Amino acid sequence: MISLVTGLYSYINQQHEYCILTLGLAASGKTTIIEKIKNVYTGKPGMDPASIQPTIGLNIRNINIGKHRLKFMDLGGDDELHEIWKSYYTSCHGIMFIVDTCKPEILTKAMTTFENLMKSEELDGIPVAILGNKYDSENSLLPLEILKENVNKMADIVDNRSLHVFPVSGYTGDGLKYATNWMHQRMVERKDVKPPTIIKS
Ligand SMILES: Nc1nc2c(ncn2[C@@H]2O[C@H](COP(=O)(O)OP(=O)(O)OP(=O)(O)O)[C@@H](O)[C@H]2O)c(=O)[nH]1
Ligand SMILES: [Mg+2]
Repeated sequence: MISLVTGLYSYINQQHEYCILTLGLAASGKTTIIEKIKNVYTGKPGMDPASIQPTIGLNIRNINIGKHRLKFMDLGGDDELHEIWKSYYTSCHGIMFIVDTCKPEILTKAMTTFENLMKSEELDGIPVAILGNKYDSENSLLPLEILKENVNKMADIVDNRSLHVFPVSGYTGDGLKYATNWMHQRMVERKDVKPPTIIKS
């Protein structure tokens, strides 16, 4: 009887953890976005964007939504760090790929990086949210339609996965809840293919 109660207790308290890998070129705004997402969901202030340094290792931020935990893994976007990204492919349930809309001159590089990412077998079928960032800025020179056109050119590589392009701002938080909710829903829909990690408390 005691073991039944204990089992029920741990079942009720268990959480399902989904891991979102946050990738993109250096200075596209990954860390700023994750800090803002945390703020949007918890109400707690994130790091001041002015104090955020380029990421060298790995930042992890967890957000609880009901019985689910979204684990954001934020990696550095510097070219030399792209090799490290691969170590996290097998454990992730979704990808947020950030594009800097203030730098249209590096869109081709961003898209090539994205294309290479999509060719990785470990990421087959994984839902992808492409976040066009910095739409708050007057220097944002990459219209959403152009970003979408560039993504659509890769239809054959992207294949039959769930993919959506979102306009966002890591400063104001615009679009971030919408994008995160979309990702959450897609990962849960896919739980039979890629099950969440069960965390017992
Ligand atoms: N205007 C504007 N600037 C932003 C926004 N998000 C980030 N930035 C700025 O962009 C720069 C890079 O931001 P980070 O969050 O460090 O970028 P990152 O992608 O994590 O960079 P790495 O860790 O080097 O890969 C900083 O100066 C940020 O303040 C945004 O939404 N709007
Ligand atoms: Mg960073």
